[in-house]
Amino acid sequence: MTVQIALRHRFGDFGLDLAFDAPPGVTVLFGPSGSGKTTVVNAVAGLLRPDQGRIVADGRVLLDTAARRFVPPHCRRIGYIFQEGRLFPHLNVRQNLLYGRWFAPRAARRESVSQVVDMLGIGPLLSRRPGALSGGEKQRVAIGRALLSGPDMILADEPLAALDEARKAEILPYFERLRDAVSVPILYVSHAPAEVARLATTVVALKAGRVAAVGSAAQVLGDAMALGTPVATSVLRARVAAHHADGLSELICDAGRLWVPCVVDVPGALINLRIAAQDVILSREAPQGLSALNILSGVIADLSPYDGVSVLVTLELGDARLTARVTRRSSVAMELAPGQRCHAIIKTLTVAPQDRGTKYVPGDGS
Ligand SMILES: Nc1ncnc2c1ncn2[C@@H]1O[C@H](COP(=O)(O)OP(=O)(O)OP(=O)(O)O)[C@@H](O)[C@H]1O
Repeated sequence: MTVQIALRHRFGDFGLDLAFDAPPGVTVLFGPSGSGKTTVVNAVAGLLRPDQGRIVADGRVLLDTAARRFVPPHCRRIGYIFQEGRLFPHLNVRQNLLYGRWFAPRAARRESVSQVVDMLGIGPLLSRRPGALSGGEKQRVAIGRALLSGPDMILADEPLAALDEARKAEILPYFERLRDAVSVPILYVSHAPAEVARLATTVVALKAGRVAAVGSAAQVLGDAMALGTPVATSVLRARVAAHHADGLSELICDAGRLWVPCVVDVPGALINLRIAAQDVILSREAPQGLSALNILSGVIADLSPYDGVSVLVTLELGDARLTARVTRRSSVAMELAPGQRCHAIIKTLTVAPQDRGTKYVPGDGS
């Protein structure tokens, strides 16, 4: 199941002109405020009639302006997950879950209610009303309701934005399960690199109404040129090479060898490593005698001002990119410049497997 999206629309000075495919898995629409993410979501949902466009979900044409075809929102078979759960307050959790299902054609009822309840761990909540649920619980029910409506696509518009960090951490694994368990494409709007790194099968980065970059989180987050600004998080794709008796797993990535506390994935599995820019230290000389295990060498591709006191330095490491945050003072003292070779000492790595069937294991590579 894939959704093909091509849109053109003008709002005064702002022009949207883009095309991309959302295959099964999570396609994250990523971009700064005003880049057009909500306009895309509204057009896909049928809440906006674009000047020109064509949207096809699993062979079903939802919009084709050339053929004057416009399927109204309630007939599009799209499951929504909004920032705030938007559950019906007068219905209990079970009734909220079943609400979408009543309208789903029998053939589209792929998951059973009990499968969804199990996947989301909401069995104990079924008789409660939304007023008696936490923000995180409401969001789990909203995921279930969207899924049970038998959708051809799920739209999640910044679904974690209204939650605090602890709630975000509680909900993210459920989105991972959703991604890994169902074949329905999920279009997920976010401007949080940590969510992108953890959830995205594909990232579509938008800039001023156009697609600036498409690819894996590792490719797109490291592409400061396309994004117009580097992101203070990098993703390295690595393969599990071996597990060692001292409790460390050995990983191989484009840039070299890395070590993390033992991961559950079998040798050969591909995993994503998320590295915050503030957890990377740079050295012009090859560092020696450090306790840090993870040191990679690369060439500076880009230096961009970040905030008043620091700059983001992006290193090219083979096909991969790694961004470090250093103070402007250090950058001047070290005479950092594009083209120079540098060594990156990685203080902390987070393991965020992307592939289906793998589990999330937090780790610290120091
Ligand atoms: N109904 C409207 N009328 C006029 N201009 C609009 C309308 N809706 C959006 N725009 C403009 O279109 C541009 C894209 O807006 P959009 O909401 O899609 O961006 P966004 O990437 O979702 O931003 P944010 O992350 O802040 O939600 C902005 O310049 C916005 O001002």
